[in-house]
Amino acid sequence: MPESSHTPPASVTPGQWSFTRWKTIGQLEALEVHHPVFSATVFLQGAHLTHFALNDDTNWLWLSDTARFEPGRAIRGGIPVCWPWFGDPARNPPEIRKRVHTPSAHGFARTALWRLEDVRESAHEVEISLSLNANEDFEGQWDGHALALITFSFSVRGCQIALTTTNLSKDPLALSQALHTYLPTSDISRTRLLGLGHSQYMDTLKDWDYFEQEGPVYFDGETDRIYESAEPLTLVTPAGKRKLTSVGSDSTVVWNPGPEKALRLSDFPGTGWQKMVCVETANAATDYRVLNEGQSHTLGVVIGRG
Ligand SMILES: O=P(O)(O)OC[C@H]1O[C@H](O)[C@H](O)[C@@H](O)[C@@H]1O
Repeated sequence: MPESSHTPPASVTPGQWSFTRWKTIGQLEALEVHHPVFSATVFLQGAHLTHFALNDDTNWLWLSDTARFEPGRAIRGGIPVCWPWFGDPARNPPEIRKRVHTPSAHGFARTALWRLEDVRESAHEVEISLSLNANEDFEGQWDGHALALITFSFSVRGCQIALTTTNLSKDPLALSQALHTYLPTSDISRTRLLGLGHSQYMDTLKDWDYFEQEGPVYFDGETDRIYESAEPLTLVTPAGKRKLTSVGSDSTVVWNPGPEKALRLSDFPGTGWQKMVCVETANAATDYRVLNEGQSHTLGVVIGRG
């Protein structure tokens, strides 16, 4: 594992923070933000956001009741960062597959310790940046050298996440990735996702064949699809609407495990599938990206009120 610091750099000593503080949750270090208008929790492991809420509201993100906060274990819920590959390595294009030396899904970023780069606070906004230097420390899992920098911006408008990857090696770097957002609902059968009408999708549960979406996406059991779309999306649940707007992405993964897969998932309650859906801002399937030496790409999402 790479060396990563639990202590903030001098420029961001805790004394300078008004709204942000360190907290140990389970066995992991996190930054908790308690701003007069909003609150948020970001773990150093995985640069994992598990909580964002305006102060008159509940968590905008779904977090499993049985989530475990342990080194090397992905947290179930919130927004796992899938990087530098998305999903099963075997389902990635050859340029990505040839770099990966593990069957593990979704890359190593979600279980790696990120480094805190900056905390910026103002009366209206809190910004937290973390980085992961994916160098030879990860060579057992992956060949490459890249820097990931993620910035969370929290405000009354919602939360904005920008994940920038820079290729630090001489060779072209192919990567797939996702901001794997878990969103809550009180009832998945009364939940729909708008904005994907007329787009093509690959249904991973139907031999990865292509289909065309007609109208909203409804959920009536296991759903696992990669949509070829970059349109803004609105999730409508019995409690209200949430809007997701992406940048640097031409693919969206929509996932709900349904009742059977729910029982096989780690840290996932048996009935949890009725209360969540993942809408993942991605560079997945044919939307993978190739970066030349020194080149950067930013994948981002803004999550706001509908
Ligand atoms: O259990 P995990 O490795 O966190 O993966 C959870 C899910 O992530 C994605 O959404 C994939 O499309 C699913 O096939 C997978 O089951």
